[in-house]
Amino acid sequence: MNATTMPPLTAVAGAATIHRAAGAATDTVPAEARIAARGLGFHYGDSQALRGVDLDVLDRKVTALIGPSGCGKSTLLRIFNRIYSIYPGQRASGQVLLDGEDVLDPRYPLNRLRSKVGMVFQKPVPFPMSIRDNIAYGIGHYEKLSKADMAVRVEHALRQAALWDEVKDKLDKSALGLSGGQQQRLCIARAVALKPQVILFDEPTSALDPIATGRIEQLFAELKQQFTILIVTHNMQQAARCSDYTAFMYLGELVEYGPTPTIFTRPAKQQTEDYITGRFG
Ligand SMILES: Nc1ncnc2c1ncn2[C@@H]1O[C@H](COP(=O)(O)OP(=O)(O)OP(=O)(O)O)[C@@H](O)[C@H]1O
Repeated sequence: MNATTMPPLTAVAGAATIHRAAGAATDTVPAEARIAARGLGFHYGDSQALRGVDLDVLDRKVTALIGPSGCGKSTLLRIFNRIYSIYPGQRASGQVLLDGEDVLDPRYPLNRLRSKVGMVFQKPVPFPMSIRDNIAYGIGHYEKLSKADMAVRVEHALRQAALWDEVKDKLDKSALGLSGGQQQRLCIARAVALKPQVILFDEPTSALDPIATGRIEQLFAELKQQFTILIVTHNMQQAARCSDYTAFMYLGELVEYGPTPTIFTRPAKQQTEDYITGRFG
């Protein structure tokens, strides 16, 4: 992202700076940025997958990451909750600021990060346990709730994921008996149940049929009232339909970032235009 392609801060009411982590870069992060990448790079062993990525993911908006296969979308997403750190040889450089703190700093507790930044994967991966326990299990890692409070939390999460009506009479049945679309909404319920600030979605509908896809797309509009959403998608129509901001990536760099209507109708960069008009990728 560069100065010409960033959303103009002056257009955002109340733009201000927030305190930065010790040693953070000296540029400013708009107050509306829930999470901000600064100078992000990433290596898989000797191979560099990302370089110099700056991105402000704005609070309670849906931001889509688009770009041709292999451009680094999933890599970027996976940095935001440090999931790469479990794999030897994978390393990130630069900063990811959440509430002014650098979550890539090894001193930033992973447990805290995971409670603030949730993730939903391409393929729904329910735990082999009941629908209720799929949600309660994660909560139990972070909070000690009474049985009654847990029941309220589970119901609320299932309602937020638009799944409650379909499962309320079978909460003790195995989650593996749900359809693919229901399983994905269960994974969304599992993420929202932890009350994170940010939810990362890595191609969340690519394994689903159009009806199940439509239901999840509708959910984004509701979830963004409460959560900041970052979604990797191959589907440009999906990015255009669901997101407020779009970032276009190419060969490990962030080429252009801005309001979705601008990116899709008046992109500033030729590469962006070529991609969205189907000339490459
Ligand atoms: N585990 C890995 N080990 C080595 N290189 C990897 C690994 N995962 C991804 N890469 C490489 O990093 C680069 C970025 O991959 P990434 O999966 O982030 O791209 P992407 O834009 O999400 O692609 P796609 O749209 O196909 O999922 C690619 O060149 C890819 O080959």
